[in-house]
Amino acid sequence: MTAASEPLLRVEGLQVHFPIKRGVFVDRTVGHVRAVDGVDLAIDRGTTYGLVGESGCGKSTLGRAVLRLVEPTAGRVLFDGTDVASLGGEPLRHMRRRMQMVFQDPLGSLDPRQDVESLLSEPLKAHGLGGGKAGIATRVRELLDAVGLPSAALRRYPHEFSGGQRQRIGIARAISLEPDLLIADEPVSALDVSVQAQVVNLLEELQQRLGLTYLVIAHDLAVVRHISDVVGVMYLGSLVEQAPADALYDEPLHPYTRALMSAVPVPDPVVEERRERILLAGDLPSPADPPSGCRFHTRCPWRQETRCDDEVPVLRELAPGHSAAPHPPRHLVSCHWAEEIRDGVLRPRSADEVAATQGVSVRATGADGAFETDALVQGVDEPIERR
Ligand SMILES: Nc1ncnc2c1ncn2[C@@H]1O[C@H](COP(=O)(O)OP(=O)(O)OP(=O)(O)O)[C@@H](O)[C@H]1O
Repeated sequence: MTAASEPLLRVEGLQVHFPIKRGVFVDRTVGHVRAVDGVDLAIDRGTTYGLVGESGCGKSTLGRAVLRLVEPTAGRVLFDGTDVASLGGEPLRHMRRRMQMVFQDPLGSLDPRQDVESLLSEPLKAHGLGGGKAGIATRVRELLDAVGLPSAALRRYPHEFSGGQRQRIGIARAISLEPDLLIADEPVSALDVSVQAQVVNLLEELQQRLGLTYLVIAHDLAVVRHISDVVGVMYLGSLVEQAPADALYDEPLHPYTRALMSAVPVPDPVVEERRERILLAGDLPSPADPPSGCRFHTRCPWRQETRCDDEVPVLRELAPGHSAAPHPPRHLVSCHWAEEIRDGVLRPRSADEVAATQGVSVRATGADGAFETDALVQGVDEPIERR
């Protein structure tokens, strides 16, 4: 495999466990939150990997571990072929320049006391880029232009902008050091629906123009489908399904993915009328004490005793049924019964039945309700075209 065809980012067996401390005088570790618990993924250059899942399933922690903002407990992050953990000092600084983050809330990530000129020139100065005062001023204007803001914005402060404009400033800052990889953590979820599409379009335009690679973390399935080449679905720290975006949305294989998809309203009223909702029983279990076997078994309508309770399913391709590497992107799923569910051989139990066996109540899909109201799909203001 040539260097160019090698994925820009490879994550191998990544685990991030946070210690749970107790004690007044002596810190005792009484357990661990398994925020990320064995994730493999790869992102090709110039493509977008969308990571979806309920709040608390470990998406942000994974993004932070890639940037080495948190130290992995186990596993490797290979960026452009280099193990990120092996770097220190100047090489680490250089690598960090090549990976940048776009945050959900630009107001929280932009210093309110700095005007836009200073916000955009600061990273250039810190890295000795831009070639002196005049060079930096030119580069700052180019950055503003690239994100569609007028040069009049230079003297203004973050609070003087709308949410969408602030996100444009955040994006300008993220691309200022000419990175290769952008990790965008919920980049549009804090924005009005009417401006979400504009920011998504800007990200796509910049990707094409600058050859950027994206890891987009989001709970909005319409945004993820629109922007992603490959989508990974996370549940309790692990990937339960991964596939090229169209394949995943056309035929979700994992019961959890099916439940997430079934919660998205369809714009066609006739289809919407017939849409079958898969309700899940109970809340997301604690990542400090995840269920045995398949982690989804406590909520799964297709659970089969006792295999699902005892045996951890591997992320695999459907028949011939062997485990597979995550690259090149294929449709992978971690469910013992994916073929039987796909072929309708196994019938789902109702959420009430699942709840009765677990002694819990029935919840709408997406514990935070995030998957229930998807205004973009409903076509409000500026709908994102579905592929
Ligand atoms: N620094 C930390 N110390 C202890 N636990 C943490 C820390 N950061 C995250 N967690 C826990 O790890 C789990 C995964 O959190 P994470 O923020 O990665 O999930 P997420 O899917 O991104 O959710 P959200 O969309 O709400 O941010 C959660 O249970 C969270 O409480």
